[in-house]
Amino acid sequence: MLIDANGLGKRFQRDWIFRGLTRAFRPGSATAVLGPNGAGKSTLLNTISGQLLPTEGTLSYSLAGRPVAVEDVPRYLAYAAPYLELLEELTLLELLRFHTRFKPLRPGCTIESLISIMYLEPARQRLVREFSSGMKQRLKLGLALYADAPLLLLDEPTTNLDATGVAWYQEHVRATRAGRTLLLSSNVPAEYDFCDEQLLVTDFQSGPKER
Ligand SMILES: Nc1ncnc2c1ncn2[C@@H]1O[C@H](COP(=O)(O)OP(=O)(O)OP(=O)(O)O)[C@@H](O)[C@H]1O
Repeated sequence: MLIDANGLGKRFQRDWIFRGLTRAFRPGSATAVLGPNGAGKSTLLNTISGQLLPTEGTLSYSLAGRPVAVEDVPRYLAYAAPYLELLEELTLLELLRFHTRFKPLRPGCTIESLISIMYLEPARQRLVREFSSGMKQRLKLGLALYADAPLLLLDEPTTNLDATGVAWYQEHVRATRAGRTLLLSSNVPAEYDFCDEQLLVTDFQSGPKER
């Protein structure tokens, strides 16, 4: 998906979080959205996903040359973030069956192969509520990485992952990024070292912000 941001700005109450952002995010590109805590990385991802309205400027989306309306962006979006909750009252198998009804997996990937990719075979019939935080994070990432979605947004993707989990993420994000538009918010170089572009949110902030 091609995303064109033009003069994009977001303000909460009196505080501008970012302003004057003009940039194209192209299919096949991976952009690391960087900045210190509270800089506005998640706010930018939420704005680009269409979940937050920009205060000023425009965002336009297109897929294979055809415009996509902002209200249709969720159909093409896979998003993993610490603040996006899983349906914890379901078992893993129930959750995957439910989720993939409206967010299908990539061609060639099945629920069974995804369970195996996520190393969650022993947890197939367990309630997601009982998963460890690292298991939940592998599940969130697996659902996003292996979704059949041309726009992939990852917010702090290695949250709660141990060293093995980080290596797992690095392998699978590389295996699934081809052709997609990927934006990734991070403070951790191991999360974004494969990205070909960087966007420093603080480059789009003018005066001091009140917090
Ligand atoms: N819904 C909201 N209403 C008001 N202010 C908000 C809202 N959401 C975020 N903010 C403020 O916007 C600023 C940017 O927050 P954001 O979560 O985007 O930063 P971040 O760079 O992702 O931070 P972190 O690295 O800590 O996750 C913060 O000052 C935050 O308090």
